[in-house]
Amino acid sequence: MEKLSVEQIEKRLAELDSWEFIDGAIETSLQFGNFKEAFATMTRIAFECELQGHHPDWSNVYNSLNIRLNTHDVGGVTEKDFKLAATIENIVFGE
Ligand SMILES: C[C@H](O)[C@H](O)[C@H]1CNC2=NC(N)=NC(=O)C2=N1
Repeated sequence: MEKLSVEQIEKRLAELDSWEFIDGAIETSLQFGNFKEAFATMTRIAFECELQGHHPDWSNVYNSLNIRLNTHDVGGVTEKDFKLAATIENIVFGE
C-alpha cells in the first residue's frame, strides 16, 4: 500500500466531513450523548476494522471518542486509512 503525499491527503480530506491531518495521521474527535452511545459506536467500528484488517489508534473518555488513523506498515497515511475513515463517518453520521 502506497504512502500518500501531503497534497493527496489534503485532496482526499476534502471529501470527508470531520477529519484533519495532524502529525502524520488523519484524526477526528467525536462527541456522543453519553458513554453508552460512544462505546456502542466503538463496537460497531471495531467489527468494521476487523473486516478491513485495519485498526485505529483511539481513546474514549465518557462521551467523547478520539480517533487517529495511519498505516503503521508504511509509516504514513494510505488509502486504507481513507477507506476506514469513510466507513467510520457512515457509521456515525449515517449513509
Ligand atoms: C497483519 C495485519 O494485517 C497488519 O499488522 C495490519 C493490522 N492493522 C493495521 N492497522 C493499522 N492502522 N496499520 C497497519 O499497518 C496495520 N496492519
